[in-house]
Amino acid sequence: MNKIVVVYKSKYGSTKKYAEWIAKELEADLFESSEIKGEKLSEYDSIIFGGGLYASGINGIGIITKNFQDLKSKNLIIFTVGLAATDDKDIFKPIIEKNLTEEMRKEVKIFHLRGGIDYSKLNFLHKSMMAMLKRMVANKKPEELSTEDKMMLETYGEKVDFTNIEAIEPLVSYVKGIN
Ligand SMILES: Cc1cc2nc3c(=O)[nH]c(=O)nc-3n(C[C@H](O)[C@H](O)[C@H](O)COP(=O)(O)O)c2cc1C
Repeated sequence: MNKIVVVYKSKYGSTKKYAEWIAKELEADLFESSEIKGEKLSEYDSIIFGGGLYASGINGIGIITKNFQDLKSKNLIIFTVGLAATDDKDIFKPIIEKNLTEEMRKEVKIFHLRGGIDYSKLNFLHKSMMAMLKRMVANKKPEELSTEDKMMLETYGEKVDFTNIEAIEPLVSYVKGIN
């Protein structure tokens, strides 16, 4: 039987929640990224990695990029979890280019899931980053605001949660289809 593993890195819990839902649905092993070494990943046929988006970076993606040469013959699936709406695929093009090499982009299947934010729980660094981002966005002309900018302004200082178990379906179907 094919072996599937879900590895995740989550700061405030959204990615963890998705990783748990996905692992349960696929009867896969589940690890927080610090609990598993790159070499151990080679024991699996399908490797699913999930990381939250922070200033367009995929949190924890290093475990895949560093071990990519040993893992590229596997089924590699990455899911990102961010605040941005996932229906606008253009938002994710620069994120993919920033986080994955050209070779990786060819080998990896990517999904985007929507997380949430609770400003009262953010650490000092993240609170400062969001305050800085808000100041930058607030200085833009209304017609220059992107969907992401508007989203950030609307939710600034609030608690929002877009996590939704139904959103895992495309990823789960894809993995079931290849296993
Ligand atoms: C400092 C900071 C930067 C963020 N940058 C982005 C971003 O670039 N794109 C995005 O869609 N969401 C962004 N977010 C929202 C997070 O991706 C979102 O809160 C996600 O649910 C985090 O997942 P986690 O709690 O599992 O780490 C950011 C949040 C913080 C606090």
